[in-house]
Amino acid sequence: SSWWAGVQMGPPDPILGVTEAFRRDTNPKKMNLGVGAYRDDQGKPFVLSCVRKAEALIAAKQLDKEYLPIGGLGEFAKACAQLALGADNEVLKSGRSITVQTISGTGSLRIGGNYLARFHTGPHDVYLPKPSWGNHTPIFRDAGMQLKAYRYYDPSTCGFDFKGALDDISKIPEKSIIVLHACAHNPTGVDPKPEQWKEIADLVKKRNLLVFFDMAYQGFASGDIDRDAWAVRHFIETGHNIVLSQSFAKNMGLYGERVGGFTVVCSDAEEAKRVESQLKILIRPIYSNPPMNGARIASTILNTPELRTLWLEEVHGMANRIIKMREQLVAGLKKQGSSHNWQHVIDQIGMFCFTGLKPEQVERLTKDFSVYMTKDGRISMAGVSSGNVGYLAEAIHAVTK
Ligand SMILES: Cc1ncc(COP(=O)(O)O)c(CN[C@](O)(C(=O)O)[C@@H](O)C(=O)O)c1O
Repeated sequence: SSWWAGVQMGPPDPILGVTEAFRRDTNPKKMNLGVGAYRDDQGKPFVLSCVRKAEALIAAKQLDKEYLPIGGLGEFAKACAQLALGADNEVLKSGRSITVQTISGTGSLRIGGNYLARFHTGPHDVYLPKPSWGNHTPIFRDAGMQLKAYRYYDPSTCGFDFKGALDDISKIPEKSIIVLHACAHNPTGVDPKPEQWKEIADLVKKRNLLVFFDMAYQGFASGDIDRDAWAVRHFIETGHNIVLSQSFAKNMGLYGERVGGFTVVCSDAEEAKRVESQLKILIRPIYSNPPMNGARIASTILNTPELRTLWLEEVHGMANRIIKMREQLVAGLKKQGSSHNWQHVIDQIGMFCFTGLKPEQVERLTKDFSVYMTKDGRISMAGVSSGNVGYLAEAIHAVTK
């Protein structure tokens, strides 16, 4: 019999599978609100002009195609860490952190998971917020870690379950790992307020937990890169030696270029060197060294003053368009005569809106209106435009009245 007779047909990815179903739909009014990929107001993928300009600068240099170091493009890794921590951060000045270039955010989380599985001396339990990004679970599970959860989202308010989060975190065994979304929580769009972040940081310190920050949306949440990194910087300032994953998929629109970074904040520069040596040993037998194109683009943008300025304007513009769509959707629902309170659609932040729709309502949206979204009621606001927001309001009203 065949080698693979025993291989089962697996289910489509809960997020990327939505796009596959969307593509098969022939309804001209169809809307893809599944994958978190930004679209402009014409519903088209958006390549930032700072990216196009960086590509031209790079092409003109006629660079070679030699292997990058295992840890990636040095100038990228440096700029990546400076973006997250702030260039004047003592961690960077004292050289007590290491950043390696990774295959976007997913690759960073996976390298991080593999690193923890190999070197973390505490419990190999990774506590995720409830709910979290769907891919967090298989990433850490396949890296050999155990998955646990802490309360995060309150369905009754469509907001942050601050009390529940503190209660659960206060019970997490010492030295366990806690995953925190730095900004623009996926899938809920619900972020702690600064005062709440301070209390969480104190409690996590008291519990002596290892913090794994996932920052996939810096600049994309509020439109301000420093504001979106506030929690990461606060935890470091209050003595947490965190690990951090970053992605440039959304805030630079480099989705398919797969540009990311993994950072370990250590006790001192000597420890950072030892950690770096082990990260290289871990990476080498997986993909040896990362692809250069996307890292060159991101590094050129971050290190060329006028491109960095242009980038900040463009990422601010993307965040603003999303915020405007939130307001227009709620206005549309009111115009439809909806009696529900949709304030959470406006209060939530970043790429996603956690609508609070039930699975059967999601089902009807897809079947009757060709509106595609994930089963948990998450919609990617980037798929909403001034051209289709009215139709979306009509559809949501129809399934919720
Ligand atoms: C919290 C979080 N962390 C990491 C990533 C990794 O992203 P990448 O590997 O492309 O850098 C995503 C992307 N999540 C999605 O936007 C989403 O939830 O739709 C989508 O890109 C995905 O892959 O699922 C994310 O939402």
